Amino acid sequence: MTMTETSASNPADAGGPEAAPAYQSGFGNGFESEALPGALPIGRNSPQKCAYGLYAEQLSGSPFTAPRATNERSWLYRIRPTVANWGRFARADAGLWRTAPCIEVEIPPAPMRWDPLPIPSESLSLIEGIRTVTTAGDAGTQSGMAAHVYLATRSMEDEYFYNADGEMLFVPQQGGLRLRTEFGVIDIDPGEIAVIPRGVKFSAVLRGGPARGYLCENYGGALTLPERGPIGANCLANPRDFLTPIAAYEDRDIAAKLTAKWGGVLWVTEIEHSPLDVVAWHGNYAPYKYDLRRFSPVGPLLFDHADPSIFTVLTSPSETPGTANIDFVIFPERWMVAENTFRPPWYHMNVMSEFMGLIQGVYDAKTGGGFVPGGFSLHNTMLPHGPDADAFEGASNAVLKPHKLEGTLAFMFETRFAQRVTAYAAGVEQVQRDYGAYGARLRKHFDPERP
Ligand SMILES: O=C(O)Cc1cc(O)ccc1O
Ligand SMILES: [Fe+2]
Repeated sequence: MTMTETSASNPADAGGPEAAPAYQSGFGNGFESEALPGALPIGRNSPQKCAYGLYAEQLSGSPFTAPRATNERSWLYRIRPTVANWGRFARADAGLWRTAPCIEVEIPPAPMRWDPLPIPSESLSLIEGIRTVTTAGDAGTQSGMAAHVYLATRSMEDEYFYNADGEMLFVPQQGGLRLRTEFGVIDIDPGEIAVIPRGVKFSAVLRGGPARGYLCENYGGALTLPERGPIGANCLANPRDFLTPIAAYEDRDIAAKLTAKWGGVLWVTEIEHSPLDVVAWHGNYAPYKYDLRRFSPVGPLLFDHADPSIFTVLTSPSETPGTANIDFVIFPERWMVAENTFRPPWYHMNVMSEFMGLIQGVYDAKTGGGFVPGGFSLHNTMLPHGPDADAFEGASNAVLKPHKLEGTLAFMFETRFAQRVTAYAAGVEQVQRDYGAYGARLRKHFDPERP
């Protein structure tokens, strides 16, 4: 492998692999960044000749004609246009990665839960280590999602990937990742998330040990910030806390592999250059990260338990207003103060389906054990669920002083579509076969003599 034309002003070269990357702040801004001075054309997108002999390339995340609020595109000034790095693709092994529609098994309607998938000793890159738990909707019609767990034991080396089927929301649970993207470098650790838009090429490096986490593959509308309504201009996830990388390029003539996920299939081709060769870029279609601990929760200050939509970090809208393709919701540390209230989630059945994971701590609806960090659960469309017997007894009898839920972080991928469990997830050893019966442990308390 040879490294040519390194430049002190190119952040890809600066400070070695462990130096923290630099970012630009904001959500969906018109960002701009150049790793070499003057690489970005001023006042135009496509000059007759670009500075430094670069090629101009537009990457569109929305149709050209999308309304301004949802129009997403970036201009990339790169050493070679993407099409120059385009060999003949051969079908690659998709491993345990599945794409909707995917109906592999029929499962009786019941809540499902899994223990954490152990990180295996075998060599797995982030892409090889993706295990699909559920799929929903139809990737071909750009609607729905898949919920995956990733298990990575090695860095990608001269291997690059992009996903034409959807954008990728990474939710690390163990181990840090460095995502080297066409737009620059993003580091994430547990407690943070990263979003790689559809079509953006990247490579993933482990930052200290094996990594495990959750991945939401969003086939639908790009994740965006939810409306705040009467909450006003502040709280929940604030735009300034979203961080987008600065331009960092690789000028490497190497024998490398580019894998593309397209139409539910993994395709691979040999390329002779790093595709992360973008020297400058501008636009509003770019990867970003967010620290979930910066989420400012808003909730009931006097009584009752509000709908979990108050904890929406990001939403992927569908064509139907208020009916999300996906809501990414978190259950962070927060004060519980409601008086005369059963404070954990209520018992419910929901038209939206709910995939949940736990990054750390205990989730207040499941205090009886069994939902542990790294584990996950599925409460599908119109399936009944709620607190386990332990959580019910505890919360029904607790002295309702202000109480802080500490050291906890759970999340939910909630979608309008029913989620189909893969054959892998249905059969894996970690599926909790008795979970569907947890409700049977809720005792009868009814006494007509005692109002
Ligand atoms: O089922 C769950 O645990 C998620 C959830 C939490 C909540 O506070 C209200 C509704 C809901 O679905
Ligand atoms: Fe729920």
